[in-house]
Amino acid sequence: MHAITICKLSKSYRDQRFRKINALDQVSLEVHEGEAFGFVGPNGAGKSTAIKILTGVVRPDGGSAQLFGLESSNPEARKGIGYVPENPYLYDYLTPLEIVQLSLKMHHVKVDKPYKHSMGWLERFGLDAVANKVVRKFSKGMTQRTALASAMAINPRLLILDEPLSGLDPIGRREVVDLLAEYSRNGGTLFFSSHVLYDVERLADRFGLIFKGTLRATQKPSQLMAHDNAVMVVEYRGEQRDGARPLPDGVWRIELPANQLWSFLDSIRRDTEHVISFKPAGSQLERLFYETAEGSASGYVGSEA
Ligand SMILES: Nc1ncnc2c1ncn2[C@@H]1O[C@H](COP(=O)(O)OP(=O)(O)OP(=O)(O)O)[C@@H](O)[C@H]1O
Repeated sequence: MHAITICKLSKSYRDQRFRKINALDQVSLEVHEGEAFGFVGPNGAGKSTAIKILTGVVRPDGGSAQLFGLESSNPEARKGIGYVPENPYLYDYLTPLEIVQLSLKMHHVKVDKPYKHSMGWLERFGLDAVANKVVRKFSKGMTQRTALASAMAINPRLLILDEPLSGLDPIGRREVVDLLAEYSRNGGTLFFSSHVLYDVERLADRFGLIFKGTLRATQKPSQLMAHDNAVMVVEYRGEQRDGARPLPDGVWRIELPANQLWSFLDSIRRDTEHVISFKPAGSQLERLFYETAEGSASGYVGSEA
C-alpha cells in the first residue's frame, strides 16, 4: 500500500479581485512506504495547499488525497501521522514537555515511560534545558524544534512537514536533517516541502517539482545526475590537463560533462595522480528548478520512467 496517493488533485482560490488562482491543477503522485519524498517549488507553487489537503485542513475542489488508503478528510486516516505546518502554532502557555506529552495523548500513543520518552525527544532537538519553560517567548527556530519533537515523539508511520527547516540556523538545519535522515533510515515515511534545494537533495529519495499548481517532474536526485547536462567538478593533484585551472598547493580543478567523469578518473589513476574530490557543479536540482520556472526546458523536465 502507498503511504500517500494523490490523484488529479485540484484546488483553486479567488484573489482579492475575484480572479481564479489554480493553487493545484490535476496533481497526481504516490509516495511509497519507507520513502522520503521532497516536494519542491517556489513560493506560491501550491506546496502548502497540497499539504493542507493531505492533513485535512483544506478540502480539494476535485480529485482525491489518500493516506494509507483512506481519504485524508477522514480523521482515522490522520491517526499516527506527524504533521508540522509551515508556521506551527503552539499554545503559548504550554511548555515543550507538555506539548510533547499532549501529542502522545492526542495520537493515543502508549509508551512505557512517557516522561523519559518525551524528555529523550526534547534532548535530541536540543530543548532539554528549556523543557519546562513556556513557549511564548521562543524564537522561530525553537518553536520549530518543539513542533518537530512533538511530531516525531509519536513514532509516526508518516511524517508530513511543510518547510521543516525554515527558521533554523545552519547548525540547527544540519541537526534536524540528521534526525530526519535517521528517521528515514529506520524505515519512516517522510513527505516534506521545501524551496531549499540543497536540503531536498540531502534528504529525499525522490522529489516532485511543482510550479504554478502543476507537477512538472518527479525524479530521483540521482536521475538528475545522469542527465546529459550534468557537469562535474574534479579536483586533483598532478599534471595540468586540458581545461584544468590551478588552485593553491599543486591542485588542479577541472569541469567536465558527467558522462566523461569515469574515464577522466581512470586516466588520473593510470597516471598515479590523486583525486582530491569530485562533485556536481552547482546543484542539478537547482538547474531544473530554474529551467522550469523560466519555462525553457520542456525537453528536459520529465517524469521518471
Ligand atoms: N486561503 C487562500 N486564499 C487565496 N489564495 C490562496 C490561499 N492559500 C493559498 N493561496 C494562493 O494559492 C497559491 C498556492 O499557495 P501555496 O501556499 O499552496 O504555495 P506554496 O508553494 O506553499 O508557497 P510558499 O512556499 O510561499 O508557502 C498561491 O498563489 C497563493 O497565493
